Amino acid sequence: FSGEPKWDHMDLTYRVVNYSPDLDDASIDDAFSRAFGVWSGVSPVTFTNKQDGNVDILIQFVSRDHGDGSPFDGESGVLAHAYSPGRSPISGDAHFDEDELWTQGGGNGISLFIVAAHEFGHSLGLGHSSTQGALMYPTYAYQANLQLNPDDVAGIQYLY
Ligand SMILES: COc1ccc(S(=O)(=O)[C@H](CC(=O)O)C(F)F)cc1
Ligand SMILES: [Zn+2]
Repeated sequence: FSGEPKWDHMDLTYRVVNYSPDLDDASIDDAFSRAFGVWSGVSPVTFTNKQDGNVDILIQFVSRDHGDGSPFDGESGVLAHAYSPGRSPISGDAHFDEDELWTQGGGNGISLFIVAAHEFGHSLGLGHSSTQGALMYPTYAYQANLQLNPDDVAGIQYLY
């Protein structure tokens, strides 16, 4: 992202606006919490779930046109998207395509944890990596035990 937008505070807050019927709410909360943990584990950034008031990162499951000028495309294709840091209301927000089958990994469907970890990289200001196998590489690939690539770590530590 041009201009390397980053947050001007490290204690970030988030809220899950709605839940997918594909998984139970607790599993969804857990997937997001672990996805945030991927980044907080290698940077000074913290993430706190906040049920009311303004938050930095709003998380939604939406399909097709959902009011941000970037409609989703049905099953497969674009799986999710997230907005880089900034002062606008949509900055940092992450949208997940409800037309995907969100799973806890393995089998068919898309791992919510892996996609969320990638999207939250964007929410923090990371762009895409050219390193195959990096979490921030532009294409989805399931891995049973998510390992950040040195390029991912270099990227987040460069920003924060
Ligand atoms: C590893 O995590 C992801 C990889 C690819 C995607 S994506 O195929 O939905 C990608 C969106 C993105 O890079 O966030 C595409 F441009 F649509 C989402 C998460
Ligand atoms: Zn991406």
